[in-house]
Amino acid sequence: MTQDEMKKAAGWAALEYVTKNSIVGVGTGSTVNHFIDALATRKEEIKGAVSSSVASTERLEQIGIKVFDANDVASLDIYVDGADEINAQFNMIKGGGAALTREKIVAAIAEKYICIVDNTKQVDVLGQFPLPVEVIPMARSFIGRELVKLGGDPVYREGVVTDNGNIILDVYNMAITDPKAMEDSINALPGVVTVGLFAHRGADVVLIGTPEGTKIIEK
Ligand SMILES: O=C(CO)[C@H](O)[C@H](O)COP(=O)(O)O
Repeated sequence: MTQDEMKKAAGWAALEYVTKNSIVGVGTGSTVNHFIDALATRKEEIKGAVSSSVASTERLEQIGIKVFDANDVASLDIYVDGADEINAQFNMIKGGGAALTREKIVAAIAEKYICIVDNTKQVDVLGQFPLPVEVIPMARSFIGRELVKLGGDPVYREGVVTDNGNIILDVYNMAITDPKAMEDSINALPGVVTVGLFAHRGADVVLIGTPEGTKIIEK
């Protein structure tokens, strides 16, 4: 089974959590794109979606699913999104697709985060994948110096401007043994918009595409 086939299996398995007449929180990335394809088969039953990126909004609208502004909803039953890494405590690294800020907002609105991943995303310790940090452009050098003090090697993500007009620093060589503490440390830096550590708001259910089929793990 290829990695994309495992992503597809996880994405389609998430349909189980979609309820009638609901507004569904939708993340960003290639695994989520499979979920959006699956959601298309249920579009008459749901009210619509709240999206975490321009890319996902365009994809949802292309298949005829109404996209609501996050300000139009007080809560969401579920938020379905992928991850770049996820540990046994359901803490995640996200932001590989540069959508971490809006993803964190929509995840915060939702009751339940349904994480859809292939089995290559499971790790014991977060940090093999470079940690994305969304930064106000004027703070790029200052934040870079501060991230070095925290033990990382920050690299500017060339040519990328987020949906919010900011830049991304990817922090290499971090072994994040205390994700909540690291999330707090980086969040506290003036100029950081969002750090791609989802520890305070981790996943609630993980659907893992594997060669043997889709594994479901609930908190
Ligand atoms: O956080 C994200 C985007 O900002 C994505 O959910 C994450 O990068 C996983 O993407 P993919 O499903 O393509 O592997």
